[in-house]
Amino acid sequence: MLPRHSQSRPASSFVKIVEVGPRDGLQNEQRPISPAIKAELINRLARAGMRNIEVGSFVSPKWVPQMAGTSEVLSLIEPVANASYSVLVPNQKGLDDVLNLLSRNSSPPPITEIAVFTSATDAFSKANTNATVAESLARLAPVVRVALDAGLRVRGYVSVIITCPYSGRVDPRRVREVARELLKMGCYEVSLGDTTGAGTPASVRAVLEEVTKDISVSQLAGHFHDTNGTALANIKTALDFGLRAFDASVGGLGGCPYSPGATGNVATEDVVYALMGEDSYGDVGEPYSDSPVVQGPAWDVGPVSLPLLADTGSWISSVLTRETTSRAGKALLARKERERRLSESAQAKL
Ligand SMILES: CC(C)(COP(=O)([O-])OP(=O)([O-])OC[C@H]1O[C@@H](n2cnc3c(N)ncnc32)[C@H](O)[C@@H]1OP(=O)([O-])[O-])[C@@H](O)C(=O)NCCC(=O)NCCSC(=O)C[C@@](C)(O)CC(=O)[O-]
Repeated sequence: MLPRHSQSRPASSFVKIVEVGPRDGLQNEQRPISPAIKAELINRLARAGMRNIEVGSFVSPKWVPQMAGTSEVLSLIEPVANASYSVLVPNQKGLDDVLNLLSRNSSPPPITEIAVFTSATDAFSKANTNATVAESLARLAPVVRVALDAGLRVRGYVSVIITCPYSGRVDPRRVREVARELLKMGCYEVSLGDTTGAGTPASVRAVLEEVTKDISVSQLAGHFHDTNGTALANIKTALDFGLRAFDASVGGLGGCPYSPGATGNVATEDVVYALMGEDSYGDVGEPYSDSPVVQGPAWDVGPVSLPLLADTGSWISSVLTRETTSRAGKALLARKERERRLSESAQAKL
């Protein structure tokens, strides 16, 4: 059955969601997580319909020990058609490791894209990569060139677009300058990272007003951590601005090791629900008849199944011995449980 609003959607309503849970979501976990669990997470996300997944990083294991087994994770991925799998790379060594794996004759990993990252402040850049912003840009330029020559797509990140945990409030002009440098190098898109999750609709609007002075919204993505519960409001602000790409992390996993106190990314399930409403429930029950929902046309987020995503968020959270922080995930699982009980009691009455 077609989702209720699919026929009335304008063609421009597609919103790309980049699932960053396996990388951004897990990199800060203190206990080692096995490559098999990480690969299982990635495979479940792909089966749930996520078509852009950042699966790990080739960074120094001394800096981020949790990402050390990424090459083994890659060997366990069961690639899904039309899915793009990417990895984070900080320098030439990281790219060389990726290219070595890709040049293998037997079963090269399904990587089609890398992501490079820098920051809007020197203080954060030094803490995260042992280099100032200028040094990191100089380091990344040849990396991007070699990756593009090898046929990989390259995405860029600018961290701390609102507030830096080390140097405070960030000047939006700096965000624009750094994003422009990444695009000049050849990144097809720059993801603007509210690393600390300090952003509000007003501060996000201020950054976007500045950044879009000379960068097209089609080259920008939003990456909002949900530390203060404002991530969805920030996504709405960015959507109104014309951005159509957002990063999210299943179950709301994550946090950056160099942004103390910041919580995970906005939960993927919450973004899917916010963009699609009850259309995203699929076969999990009919809309509540006592609350007629008046909806405008939903956004198109691709072939995503919210029920499968919610199961995935709940599964990985239980592996990490915690609860999912996704509100939509919890609500949907509660709804499923209610449907199950109703059907059991209906069966019992027969
Ligand atoms: C950039 C470096 C490497 C500089 O770190 P460094 O210590 O200056 O590097 P180095 O070149 O001096 O090398 C030191 C050691 O690391 C090794 N090394 C060097 N490079 C690699 C590599 N690629 N892979 C594996 N090993 C590597 C290298 O071989 C050497 O090993 P040793 O000789 O001592 O045994 C380091 O600072 C680093 O890896 N930083 C990454 C930190 C990180 O991953 N942070 C989290 C991701 S960013 C983020 O989460 C924000 C984002 C993207 O989500 C958006 C947002 O929310 O804002």
